[in-house]
Amino acid sequence: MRHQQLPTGTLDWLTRRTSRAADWPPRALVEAKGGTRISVVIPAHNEEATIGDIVRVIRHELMCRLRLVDELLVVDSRSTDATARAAHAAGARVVRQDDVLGELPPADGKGDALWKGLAASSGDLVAFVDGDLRSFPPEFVTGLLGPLLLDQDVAYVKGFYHRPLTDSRGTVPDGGGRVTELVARPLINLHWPALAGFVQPLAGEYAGRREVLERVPFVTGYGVEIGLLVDLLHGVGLDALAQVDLGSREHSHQSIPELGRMATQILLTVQRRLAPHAHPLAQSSTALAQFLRGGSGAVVDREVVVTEVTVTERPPLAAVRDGVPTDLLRL
Ligand SMILES: O=c1ccn([C@@H]2O[C@H](COP(=O)(O)OP(=O)(O)O[C@H]3O[C@H](CO)[C@@H](O)[C@H](O)[C@H]3O)[C@@H](O)[C@H]2O)c(=O)[nH]1
Ligand SMILES: O=C(O)[C@H](O)COP(=O)(O)O
Repeated sequence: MRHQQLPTGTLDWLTRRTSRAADWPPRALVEAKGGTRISVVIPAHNEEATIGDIVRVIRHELMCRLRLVDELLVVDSRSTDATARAAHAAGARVVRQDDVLGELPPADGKGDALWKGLAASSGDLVAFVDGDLRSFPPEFVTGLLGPLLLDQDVAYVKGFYHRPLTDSRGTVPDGGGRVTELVARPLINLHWPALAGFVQPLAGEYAGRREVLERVPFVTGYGVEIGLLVDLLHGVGLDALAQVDLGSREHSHQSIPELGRMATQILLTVQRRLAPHAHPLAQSSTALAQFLRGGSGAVVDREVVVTEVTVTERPPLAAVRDGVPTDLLRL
């Protein structure tokens, strides 16, 4: 393995299109908003413990006080707990995933909930945030809206953050995002290196222009984030994509088997975009960009480590040792 720099194009994009939530003061956003209508959509499956607080923060800070957000929609994704009641009591409009476009055959999962949320909302800009976040600051929404309101060339903004992993043994500061680090990031670096500058490619917090979001497919399950990134790279180009540092994010963690299923959905989403015909912007790359805590912070507040990951293969030992022709070897 050899350490090298980020590719020039990725570094240029990172420099141009990375900002911090604090770079977008709420007053500037309200001024820039004009007649732009803004929706926040939250997909929620059994999130009664957290959904109320998230809705309250958005409602009080961003709807009532600032008048930045016009619509707050919670998509109840087949919850069996009091999610819908808690969201409604806190001031959100609540729709049931299966009631929206109910004439269509039902589909499962988070991506379907987001797509239904897009269908049931009306804002020109739509921000999605997860419903399982703890300590939800309004900057999670204002940060995402900043680049869209103040730069007409930006079509889609992804959040990023530090991701602590908390379990019964305590907290590992950057232990979270396991599927991101072990599955999504390697795939992105291998097949779409133009996207390698995204610090959190699977972040559930992102915002986009409706006219763009309505023109891309939504994978119905957990493949939705990687599918959107890849399809938007093709559809609007890298320079229309941006990312914003939202600080730190704490959420409820899924078990390893659940994450295995999530990972499989992500792999399938990618596989479909690579085959049978290669995606027009797919490239072959063996460089992996990772973002670690620390570093100079000159461009992004992380240490960027780029590693060349090469895999070479020895021929079957029998072919070398015994001279057996390799085409006769069967496992
Ligand atoms: O069938 C479902 C499953 C989940 N959710 C909601 O979607 C959000 C994120 O789901 P969660 O299970 O908490 O995902 P994470 O384990 O946090 O997964 C991360 O990685 C996923 C894959 O990219 C992203 O979809 C997530 O947003 C991102 O937080 C939460 O509000 C869920 O309630 C639904 O609405 N319907
Ligand atoms: O985004 C991810 O990688 C998965 O949601 C797993 O996150 P976690 O490791 O923080 O649970």
